[in-house]
Amino acid sequence: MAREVPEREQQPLRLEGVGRRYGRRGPWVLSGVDLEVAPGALIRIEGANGTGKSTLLRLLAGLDAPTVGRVVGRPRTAYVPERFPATLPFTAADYLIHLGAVHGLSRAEAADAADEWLERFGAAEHARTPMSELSKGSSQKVAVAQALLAEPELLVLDEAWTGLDEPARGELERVVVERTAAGAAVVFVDHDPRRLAGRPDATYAVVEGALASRTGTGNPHADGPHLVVRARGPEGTTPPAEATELAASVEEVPGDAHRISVPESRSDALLRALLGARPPWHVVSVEPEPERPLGVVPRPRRPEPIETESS
Ligand SMILES: Nc1ncnc2c1ncn2[C@@H]1O[C@H](COP(=O)(O)OP(=O)(O)OP(=O)(O)O)[C@@H](O)[C@H]1O
Repeated sequence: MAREVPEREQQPLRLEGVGRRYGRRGPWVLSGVDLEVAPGALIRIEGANGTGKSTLLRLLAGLDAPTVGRVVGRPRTAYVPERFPATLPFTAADYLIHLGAVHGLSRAEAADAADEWLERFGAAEHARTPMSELSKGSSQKVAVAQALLAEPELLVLDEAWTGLDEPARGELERVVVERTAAGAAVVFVDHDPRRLAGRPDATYAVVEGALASRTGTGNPHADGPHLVVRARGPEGTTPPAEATELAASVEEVPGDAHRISVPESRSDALLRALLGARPPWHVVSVEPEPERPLGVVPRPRRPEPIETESS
């Protein structure tokens, strides 16, 4: 299925000095963002809730325009949002055929591609189901299929795995690997640090409106900026297993709290594990780890409020 992206078509997409704010007086969600997305690159975007990841992805997908700065080069682009509008007056197959035609496929080619992608994602039996009657997961499979129909040169996935069942999640990871091997670029956001672990060519975090380059070692225990959490539990106990699994290192400081180093991307989950332990751990402080300098250093974060679920 993976079509090679011909050499002559390959264009990097570049964001140059891009800033975005909503409304004339709204706060800057992104500012001074420079990013190049080269053909064949797999790029992961991380960041806490509400930092601007979706805003960045919509700019990359061409669905939104920067307030300042510019976007240069526009490969054939497809986008999968986390929430797909499922109220369209079409069956799944008709919707995909219609979109295939928009992307320049003949009706027969679009019908074949629709069948193939629905089949690959385990949704073939829903081809004749009206979109409005699809479950969230099946609707998400159609969202993924619509993005893959025309074999995009740039695929932008904003938590596209959300709602997919396990086989479809695995299939989407395989498709990403196939597309990048064929020369297409893929940029994705996903809250699960294991998603495509070890595969991204680059990982960036949106921190205070800027894009911080992370080292992208592929090792989820080594990736990105780290925070130091100092936490104290009942005398003689070690931190709960859920917390130590998320940590890069755990050190007992005699007469003091435990010192836990954790990648920032997993710090909320770690704090939840500590505060949710029975009995709960007392979080003394949360600070950037000084020996891991960053392009952008996040401000020290207070342990509360804690997000209770990812968006
Ligand atoms: N269309 C919009 N109008 C006004 N404000 C918006 C709009 N879209 C996003 N924002 C604001 O921009 C900020 C960044 O939102 P965005 O959805 O890009 O963050 P995110 O990192 O993707 O968040 P999450 O991890 O929760 O999905 C938030 O404060 C959000 O309220």
